Amino acid sequence: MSSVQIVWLRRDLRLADQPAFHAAAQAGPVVPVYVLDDDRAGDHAYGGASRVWLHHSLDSLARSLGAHRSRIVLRRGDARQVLAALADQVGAACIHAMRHYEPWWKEAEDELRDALGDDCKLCLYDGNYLLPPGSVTTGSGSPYKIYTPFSKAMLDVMPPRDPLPEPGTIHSPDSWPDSADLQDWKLLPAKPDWAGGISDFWDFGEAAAHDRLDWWADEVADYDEGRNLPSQDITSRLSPHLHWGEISPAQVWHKLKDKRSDGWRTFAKELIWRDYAQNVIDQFPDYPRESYRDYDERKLWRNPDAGHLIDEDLEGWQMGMTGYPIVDAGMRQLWQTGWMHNRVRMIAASFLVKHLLIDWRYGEQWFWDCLVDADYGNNGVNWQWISGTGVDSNMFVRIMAPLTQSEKFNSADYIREYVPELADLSDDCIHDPPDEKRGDYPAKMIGHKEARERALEAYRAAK
Ligand SMILES: Cc1cc2nc3c(=O)[nH]c(=O)nc-3n(C[C@H](O)[C@H](O)[C@H](O)COP(=O)(O)OP(=O)(O)OC[C@H]3O[C@@H](n4cnc5c(N)ncnc54)[C@H](O)[C@@H]3O)c2cc1C
Repeated sequence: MSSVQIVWLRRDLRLADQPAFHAAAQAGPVVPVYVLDDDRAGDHAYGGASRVWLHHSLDSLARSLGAHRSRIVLRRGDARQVLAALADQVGAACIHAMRHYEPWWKEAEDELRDALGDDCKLCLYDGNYLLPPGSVTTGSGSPYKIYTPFSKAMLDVMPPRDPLPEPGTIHSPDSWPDSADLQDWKLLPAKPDWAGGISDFWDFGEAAAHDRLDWWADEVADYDEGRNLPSQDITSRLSPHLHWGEISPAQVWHKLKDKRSDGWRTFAKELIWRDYAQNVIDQFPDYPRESYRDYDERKLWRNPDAGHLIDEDLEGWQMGMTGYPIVDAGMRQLWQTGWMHNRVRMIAASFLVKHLLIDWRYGEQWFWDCLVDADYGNNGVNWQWISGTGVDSNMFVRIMAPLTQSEKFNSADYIREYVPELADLSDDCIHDPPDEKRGDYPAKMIGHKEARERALEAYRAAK
């Protein structure tokens, strides 16, 4: 019998188009393992919503493996130590894993390679992105820093390779190593159980991801116009499935590529944004933690460190109590469902950094904790884009007007859904309710004109 193969799973929780699984299944009996390594990522250890998704996704993958008479071994601790010890225990010839670009995973891969003895090697595979980050380069061979030329270069070499099928047979080892019990990891909240909204809003796992993609194939034609309308369900909502690797971008691309619509063409560019973000963190590993541009940030942000009392403003934003209905609807959608519509993410993020002049990193951390699709690359790149501090970003002086945006993108029904205090207001006044119609809903934290002037003044001082 050929020797045991370990598949080290991370954000690649699928069986089809999973090159690490594919290679392992062809080489010998397979031990799939997931290691919960909370310390390694530091301030980017999985947040609350991510842990809920992870629980359900692991549970779903375990059931799929069960149908192949296989299992998933769960272990907790330092990934390098756990995997090296497991390789020793089962006599593995190879640990197969998909490549990941978060700096702590790149470091873990290097450490693991060094820790493995001569009898076991680490084999890394690409496939969580359309193309391996860093592989599309400028004429001079450097990685791209700016999205638009990156996107053009990507489109020139698309489509991605054909997706791989699910392994037909997955042989088991003679005996299974011990596994932790998923329930004992307590990834789901208990007291209080705040995750009900997430479970109601989502179906988890590989099969659910493909169901959503099947649905999306009939809707994508409307994406070009519909993607900015929060009241309507005209975006794919594939982001957590892609983030957790329940579906690959190549599978998505090949399913949709023959749709000859503006909707598909625009959607393809959004998938490329996802690749772009990985290219950015591959070049600048601390990008989600450090501003790229050289502002005097002490003069830009109203930080607690700089002696300002911003806690109440930050909490009001987090809880959806800013007095701006579109911002509050978004922040409450995030809290309830673990997801927020992209247009509203932009408006809510801009409100934090420009209207409240709060450092983007507070927003990045809140989203990190609350999003089911919280992604080191996508979250950091988008926050820096909005805050005007990034390598490729919106200029700081472009300040989004939340009330105008709300009206322009017909957000009335979205506000009614997530801000029930305002549900009875007419389309005319729901975007900016007059004082006498607000009832228990709070007054605006700060007027738009005043906020705009304050932000421009801070920018002039900081640049
Ligand atoms: C402040 C801020 C923070 C964000 N944080 C995250 C995050 O942590 N994780 C995340 O996946 N996305 C993030 N986004 C990007 C975007 O909002 C979400 O990807 C999108 O809303 C997910 O919904 P969807 O699947 O319906 O997207 P669709 O509009 O259907 O797009 C399809 C896919 O393309 C990718 N995509 C779309 N827009 C972007 C984008 N701007 N940047 C990178 N990839 C994109 C996603 O994988 C998405 O699933 C953030 C945006 C902002 C403004």
